[in-house]
Amino acid sequence: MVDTPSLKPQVFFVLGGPGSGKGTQCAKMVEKYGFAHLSAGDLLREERDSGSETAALINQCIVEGKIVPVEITCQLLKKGMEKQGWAAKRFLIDGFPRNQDNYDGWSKVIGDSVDVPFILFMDADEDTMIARIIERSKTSGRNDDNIESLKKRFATFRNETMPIVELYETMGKCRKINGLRGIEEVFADLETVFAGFI
Ligand SMILES: Nc1ncnc2c1ncn2[C@@H]1O[C@H](COP(=O)(O)OP(=O)(O)O)[C@@H](O)[C@H]1O
Ligand SMILES: Nc1ccn([C@H]2C[C@H](O)[C@@H](COP(=O)(O)OP(=O)(O)O)O2)c(=O)n1
Ligand SMILES: [Mg+2]
Repeated sequence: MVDTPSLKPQVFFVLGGPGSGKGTQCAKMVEKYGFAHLSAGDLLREERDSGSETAALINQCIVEGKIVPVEITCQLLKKGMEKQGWAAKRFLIDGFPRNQDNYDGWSKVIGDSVDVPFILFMDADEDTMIARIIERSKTSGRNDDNIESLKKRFATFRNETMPIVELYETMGKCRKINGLRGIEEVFADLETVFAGFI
C-alpha cells in the first residue's frame, strides 16, 4: 500500500510556567530547524496594542494573570497559522492551551484538522522562574513582568494549566523537559525529543 503523506499541519504545544524557557527554546527550533513559531502571549499583546475592541479585556487578563477567552486567542492562532501557510507545516504553539477553555475551544475550531504528535512541558521551579522573569523585566517592557502579576500568573499556571499538562500525560503525549539547565543543554533535550520530526 502506498503511504500517502498527510497534508495536515503538525502542531506541538509548548507549556510551562512563566520564565520556564518556552519562547527561548522555540526561537532556537525556528532558527535551526525551520519550525513555525506562534506565541499565544505575543499574539495577544499585539492584538491589545492594535487597539482593537478586545484590547481592554486582553490587557486586564494579562495584568491579572488570567486567561483570555479562547474565542479571541484561537482566532489569532488560526489566522497566524494561515498566514504562515497552513498545510504541511510544523508549528510550535507556545503558551497554549493554558486552561480547559483553551483546550475545548481549540478542539471545537481546529480539532482534527491538525495532528498533535505530542506537547512539550518545560519544567522549572518557581524560584528559578521568578529570578529569570525579574531579569527579563529589565528589558521586556511587559506590564506583567512584575512580582504582583507574576504571583497571579503562577497561581493560574498551577490551578489551570497543570491539569492540561496532566491531561496530555494521561494520553501519553507529554514530553517533559528539565528546564533548569543552561539554554544549550535544554535545547539538546529538545533535539532528542523531536528526533523523527527534524
Ligand atoms: N535555560 C535557561 N537558563 C537561564 N536563563 C534562561 C533559560 N531559558 C530562558 N532563560 C531566560 O529567562 C527568561 C525567560 O525565558 P522565556 O524563554 O522568555 O520564558 P517563557 O517564554 O517560558 O516565559 C528570558 O530572559 C531568557 O533569556
Ligand atoms: N493561551 C494564552 C496565553 C497567554 N495569555 C495571556 C495571559 C498570560 O499571563 C499572558 C502572557 O503569556 P505568555 O505566554 O507571553 O507569558 P510567558 O511566556 O509564560 O511569560 O498572556 C492568555 O490569556 N492565554
Ligand atoms: Mg514566553
